[in-house]
Amino acid sequence: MSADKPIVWTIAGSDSGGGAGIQADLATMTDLGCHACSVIASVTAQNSVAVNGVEPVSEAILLAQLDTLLADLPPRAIKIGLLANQRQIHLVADWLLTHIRPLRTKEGQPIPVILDPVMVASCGDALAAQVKTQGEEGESSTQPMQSQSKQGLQMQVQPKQGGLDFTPFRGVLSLITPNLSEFGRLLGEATTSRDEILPQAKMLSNQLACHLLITGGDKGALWQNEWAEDLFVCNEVAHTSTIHQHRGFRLSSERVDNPNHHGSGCTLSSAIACFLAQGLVLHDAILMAKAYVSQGIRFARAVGAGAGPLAHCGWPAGLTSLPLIVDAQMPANAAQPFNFPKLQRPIGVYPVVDRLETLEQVLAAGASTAQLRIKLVDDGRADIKPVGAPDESALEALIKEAIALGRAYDAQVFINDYWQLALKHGAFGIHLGQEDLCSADLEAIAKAGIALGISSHGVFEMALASQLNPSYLALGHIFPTPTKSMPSNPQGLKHLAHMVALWTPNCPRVAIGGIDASRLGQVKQTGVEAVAVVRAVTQAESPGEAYRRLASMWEVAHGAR
Ligand SMILES: Cc1ncc(COP(=O)(O)OP(=O)(O)O)c(N)n1
Ligand SMILES: Cc1nc(C(=O)O)sc1CCOP(=O)(O)O
Ligand SMILES: [Mg+2]
Repeated sequence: MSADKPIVWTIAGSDSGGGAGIQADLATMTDLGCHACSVIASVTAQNSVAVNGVEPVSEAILLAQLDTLLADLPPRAIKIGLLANQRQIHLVADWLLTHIRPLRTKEGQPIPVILDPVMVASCGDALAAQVKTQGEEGESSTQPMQSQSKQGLQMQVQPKQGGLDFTPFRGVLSLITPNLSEFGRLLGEATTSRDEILPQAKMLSNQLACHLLITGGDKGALWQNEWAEDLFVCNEVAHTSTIHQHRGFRLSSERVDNPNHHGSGCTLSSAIACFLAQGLVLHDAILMAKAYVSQGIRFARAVGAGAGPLAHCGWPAGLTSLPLIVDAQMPANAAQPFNFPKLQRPIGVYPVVDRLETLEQVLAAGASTAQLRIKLVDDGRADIKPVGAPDESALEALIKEAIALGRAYDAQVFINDYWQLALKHGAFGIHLGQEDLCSADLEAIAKAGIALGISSHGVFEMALASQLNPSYLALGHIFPTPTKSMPSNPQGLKHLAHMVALWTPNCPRVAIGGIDASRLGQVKQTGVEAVAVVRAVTQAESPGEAYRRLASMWEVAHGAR
């Protein structure tokens, strides 16, 4: 196996029409740089307009596929799609609980398992047994089903009354991705209003002990119009900022107007599995997978008489917008349209320092932009060495002085964290982390005409931060760094390049974390507009000299082609 091609499994049904199911999963996984393995649970006789038969494979061959793959091609992530009946659900769930739940990735994490609870094809025909359509007794899964047209099909399944029950998967699932109508079926009741979905979603997420993404792509409710709204409920997501680990979000995206979207649910869930396999955190994997599906629908073409399959165009790039992300407790239009000042000069190399003396040295060496980042820990170097409570007046004096230095050198000096003091003394700019955003008075900062820089760790936080129209977006941490203890994993150059290519905000992006002279060139090649450095300047014998050297290296390094 090639080290950079993680193995991803799909356990699903074959779509003879080539648009959904196993075929969509394999195309997605290969397209996203994974090695795709398939466990075929059923064979469907399907084209773009109808499902004319579904036949589950035997228990023996279902288990043999799983055992055989595990012996040689262990998964880095698993996607589960169509399981044809309750018996298959029990078999696969038991097998995963026994064989996959004990496994860990090399980073010590459980193997992500994504369940897309498919029951009905996009043409409206039932795929799974026991999923009843109007006027149908809903049975023998081994018999070819009667073809049904889309019109007039009304699902009546109630899990506790003969519908599919996915609770056997409890304990092995990471994420379940029903669309709105599947969500209703899982609950055994029709989804009612937009507001009632959040408590219902939390309930299902608790029942199955996994994160939940309800997709709104199927226009299954009144509030799903030209914007498709997904609901993401999570609990304890590893390696993301603590503030986002236990939350619900609504993700709204402009609907791509193309009737050719066959297999979009399969593609979304397999893309999430691939992005997780490539080391993205769940929030980022979901956002990237949504971008992949939007791109796929945008370029999809009809093949037969019905809806055509999604196009597979590689890692998403060149998007014109990112989904609007809103806390699920807030009204849909809660994101505040602030307008922080644009920077007057390019950032280039951005020294982040903890002493006034160093600040003055880098400004004197020509830095256009610098940051005073005081952390009240006694590391023996900082200007303030607190014993017990922070010394408020010393802190205020330092911040005042830093602002004055910025003015004296006509530089863009940002104050980290202490936004009240920065506001009080008229700083050029303030830098805030994702956690700080909840407590800071952004309206007052914007009104005062103070520039704002915001930290982000991954695509999800980048999208969230960009909604505030900041003056710059920091993308961290790119490489391991001892300077700060981080909940997130390093992004690495590859993910940085993907993030930069995904979409261009209307402010500069600054890469931070573990960057020094030896890495400057590679970072610039990703296309990011600027770099921030702490140790590369603060630990140099001459911070001014170190800044000058980095700045001239940055100047001559090649950017993205
Ligand atoms: C340019 C830049 N990027 C990121 C940070 C980190 O800010 P934050 O997340 O608030 O963490 P602390 O710096 O407060 O530890 C930054 N300061 N500057
Ligand atoms: C302060 C800070 N913020 C980060 C982020 O990712 O938000 S990484 C970081 C430390 C960067 O230090 P160095 O250049 O010494 O590696
Ligand atoms: Mg901070």
